[in-house]
Amino acid sequence: MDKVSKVLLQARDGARAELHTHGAHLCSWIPVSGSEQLFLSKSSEFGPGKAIRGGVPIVFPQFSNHGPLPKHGFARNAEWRLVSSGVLEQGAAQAVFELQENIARLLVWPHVFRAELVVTIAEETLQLDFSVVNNGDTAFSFTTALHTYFKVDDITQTLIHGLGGLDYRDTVGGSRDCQQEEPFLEITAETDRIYSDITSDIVIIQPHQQVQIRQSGFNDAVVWNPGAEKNAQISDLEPNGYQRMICVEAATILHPISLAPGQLWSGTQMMTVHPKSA
Ligand SMILES: O=P(O)(O)OC[C@H]1O[C@H](O)[C@H](O)[C@@H](O)[C@@H]1O
Repeated sequence: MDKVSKVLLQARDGARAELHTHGAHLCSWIPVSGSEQLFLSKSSEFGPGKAIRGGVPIVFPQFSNHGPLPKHGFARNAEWRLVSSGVLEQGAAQAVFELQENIARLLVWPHVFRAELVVTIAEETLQLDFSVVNNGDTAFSFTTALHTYFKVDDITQTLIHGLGGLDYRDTVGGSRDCQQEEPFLEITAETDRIYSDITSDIVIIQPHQQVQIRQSGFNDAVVWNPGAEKNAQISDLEPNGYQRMICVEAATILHPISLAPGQLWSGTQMMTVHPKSA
């Protein structure tokens, strides 16, 4: 059986990443400047049917409970096929994974599709390209997210820039028509927001570095931090993990994507670390 479970990437310049074929799940990304950028819960479970807590879960074909499928769809719990992995001509490292329908998936989501995730790393940048093709003969629609867990040293010393002036849906309070007035978002309690119409970069600012996040193809962005109380209720999230993580997710939720037979959709989330020079 050709079953690979872990995929290690190393670019010519030394940037590194680690993925699992389970979920095509990126668990670790260490750019050339040398420090881990993704949060991975020490209490995470790794196994069939489980979603890994941290890294980059792929949410497809349903975001959260916005529909009849299990929460966040089936892609994060599925075994993906590794199509290729290695170093490209210019020195970047890249892995390509694919997921298609099978009998179990057709029973919950009766559509013929091919989803592809391309993970590329070089220097200080990670690029995630996610695409979906409708290979069937009827249209379907879906919602999706690259649910990236960024590692932070201390959430109280972290600011998020790039969301000022945007409308958002507040999942914690249940309110649909909110607007963020302040230019910088501070995480001081449980936060779970769906921002719409993302056109500028989102930047995670810490004293020692900034991470610039650029998305295209995805219309929305989710910012999630469970806070102390919710953290304690999530069994696979390590104690006080919320202090060391922030999810900034490239997503399309509020206006689902519809694909006619033969049609393709693609979206990208690209992250670049800017270490603070001394
Ligand atoms: O616990 P999970 O199923 O992995 O979901 C984790 C989180 O994902 C997203 O960020 C949603 O906006 C949150 O409402 C949800 O709690």
